[in-house]
Amino acid sequence: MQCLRPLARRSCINRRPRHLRAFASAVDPAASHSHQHQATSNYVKIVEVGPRDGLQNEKKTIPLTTKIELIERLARTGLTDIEAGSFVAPKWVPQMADSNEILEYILKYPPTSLNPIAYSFLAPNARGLDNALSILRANPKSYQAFSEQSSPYEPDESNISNESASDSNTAPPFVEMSVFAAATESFSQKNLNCSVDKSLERFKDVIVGAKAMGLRVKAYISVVLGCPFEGYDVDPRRVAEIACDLMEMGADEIDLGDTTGMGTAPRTGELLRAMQAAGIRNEDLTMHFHDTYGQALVNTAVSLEHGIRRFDASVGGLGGCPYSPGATGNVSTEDLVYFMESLGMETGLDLNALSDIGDWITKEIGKPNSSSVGKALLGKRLAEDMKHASKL
Ligand SMILES: CC(C)(COP(=O)([O-])OP(=O)([O-])OC[C@H]1O[C@@H](n2cnc3c(N)ncnc32)[C@H](O)[C@@H]1OP(=O)([O-])[O-])[C@@H](O)C(=O)NCCC(=O)NCCSC(=O)C[C@@](C)(O)CC(=O)[O-]
Repeated sequence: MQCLRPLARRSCINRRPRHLRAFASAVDPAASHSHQHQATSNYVKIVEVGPRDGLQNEKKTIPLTTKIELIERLARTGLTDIEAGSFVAPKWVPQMADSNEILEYILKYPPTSLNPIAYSFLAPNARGLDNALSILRANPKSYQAFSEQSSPYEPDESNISNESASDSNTAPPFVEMSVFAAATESFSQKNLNCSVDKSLERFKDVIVGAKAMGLRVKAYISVVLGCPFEGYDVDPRRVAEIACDLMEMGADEIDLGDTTGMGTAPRTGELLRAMQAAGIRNEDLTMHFHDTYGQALVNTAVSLEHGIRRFDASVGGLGGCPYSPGATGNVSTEDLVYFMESLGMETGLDLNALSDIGDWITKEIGKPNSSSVGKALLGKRLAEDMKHASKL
């Protein structure tokens, strides 16, 4: 099936193509952790989903102040996209019940950042969108509407700040809404209490309503590479069909969720080819890998080779999904940044700062730090400090 694009949708056709010329030019990741680097066309956008996907599954209530501190710390690492909360039913996901306060806080006290940041929030239905919009309406000048000129969304090196850390961004934040469909009926029933078709009907209202307010909309599709209830055989053509439906409703981006981490390299390739065959462009795609089976970076490499330049990750490898038993967190932001930099790709992110944040937040919520790179860098720094101290 071909994806019929609404005429009104902005087109990326005129934008400069991004080519993966990176695998050739390996760099020392440790040398490029600072924000002060030269921009190149090897830019990869990393979207931090820790404050939402990373925390939503925690059983113990995490104080609002901790969630806000996490967002504020992340905002200072060079990120341009942070998923900050979720306007879902609190009885379904209690941990996200304070998302209204998080959005209010971000609007009233925009976190200090080097770049303009887009903060995204999930909304499963019109009720969730209305809750978010009522906060935006009460704070009309405190966020930016989406426009091609002013947005930080496209993977583009011009979004990487070359400023020094003291020159912080003063523009108001962008706000973005996300809907989340499923690739299988069983997961849709568990996650949204309705069929895939019914969920798409509801998302249409969310997408149209959000866009009427000038908000950009991302559309997740979960369990694209394996469902906890239906197994490995998720039909990539069905995923592509749902993606086309969502884009035709006006979604600006499709985020393919390997919710269970069951994805493998060959099936990731097959999925991306199915998306391509359906007319979905790489520029419209984000990959969202959970690392339950340790395949997230392998699948990331396959996606990079296919031409994808936008990836989700969570600091410290936080996360899981309440409706995907056994699923562990997203690929950690630290591991993803290190991996990208080892391939010569630019992320614009401060890996040392991210490693500190991963260490801090996992301690705060009493979870082990799941980032191999984060732990390695912290260990290396500790060893260097001890060596230095012994010389004094
Ligand atoms: C969709 C519903 C609401 C349907 O849930 P439902 O129970 O069928 O809905 P309902 O319309 O019958 O409402 C039930 C109650 O919830 C209230 N309600 C209804 N909607 C809202 C709302 N938006 N905000 C606040 N309250 C709401 C509503 O008012 C009512 O309250 P009551 O009268 O019982 O007191 C529910 O199933 C839900 O909230 N599901 C969300 C589940 C979720 O958040 N899952 C995790 C996010 S998805 C994910 O993590 C995957 C992803 C994105 O990361 C990608 C990947 O890894 O694959």
